[in-house]
Amino acid sequence: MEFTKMHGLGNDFVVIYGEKELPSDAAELAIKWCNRFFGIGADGLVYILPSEKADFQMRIINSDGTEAEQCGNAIRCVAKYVYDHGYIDREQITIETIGAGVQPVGLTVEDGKVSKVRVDMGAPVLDGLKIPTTIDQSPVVDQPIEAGRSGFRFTAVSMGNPHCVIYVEDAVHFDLASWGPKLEAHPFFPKKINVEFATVKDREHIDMRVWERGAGPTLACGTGACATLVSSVLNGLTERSAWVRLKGGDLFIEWNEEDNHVYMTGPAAFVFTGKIIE
Ligand SMILES: N[C@H](CCC[C@H](N)C(=O)O)C(=O)O
Repeated sequence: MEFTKMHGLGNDFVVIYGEKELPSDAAELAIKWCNRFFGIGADGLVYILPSEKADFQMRIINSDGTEAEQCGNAIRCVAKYVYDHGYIDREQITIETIGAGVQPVGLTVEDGKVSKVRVDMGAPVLDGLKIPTTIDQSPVVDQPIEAGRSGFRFTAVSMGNPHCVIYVEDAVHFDLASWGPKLEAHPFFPKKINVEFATVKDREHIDMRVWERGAGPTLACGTGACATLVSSVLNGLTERSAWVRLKGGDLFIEWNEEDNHVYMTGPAAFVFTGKIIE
């Protein structure tokens, strides 16, 4: 079985192209292949599948074996994969995901290879019960939450997958490991949640670090960057477009007022291809 290792700002994936549908043992394969010591090593396992509604369908399994509805960094990798391999020759394509349906994707091509990808990530879901949270409010903004003996205030946003955004003094040096797991599995969140810790630097720049549901600390999270921008607008902290600066690099995020869609622009990269022996 051939695979390709790719990443979006250091959020890395094992990418499989050629299957007709999601294998029934995808969860077990994700746990095995994402393991950074006994396997290939990655934050997630990504399948590029045929679609009846779009050019391709993307399915994403976290390294703990749980399937996610959406993945911003992975969708940019999928777009680069299919164009650079010649499976599509258009610079405007569509990719279907569980969490956001058919998503328009714009490719920037330089010397015949994709250098940048702009993805329509769809409209954010702000209704508390649909995110989902147990909080029957819409939107869920600046709400108190306890973790251990500490209290935080959070804003919840779904980009097809759920996110909890918390503003802190210094996101870059924040102790993710102490608080990420407790908040990921907090009783407020029936499907668990991705947790973003953010520091707004100015109205167009946000530092963010992420503890991902099903994957732990990653170098970047595309949907998390989108959720952080939406949260920052809801809290009156930034303009409707801003740079979200992650450990692995920067994403440009826009929340368009006319169509209410969030647009994410950033890179994607190949690392190596390989063959899985057993
Ligand atoms: N761990 C996430 C999926 C990956 C999202 C992230 N890697 C991105 O780039 O959006 C979840 O369970 O919702």
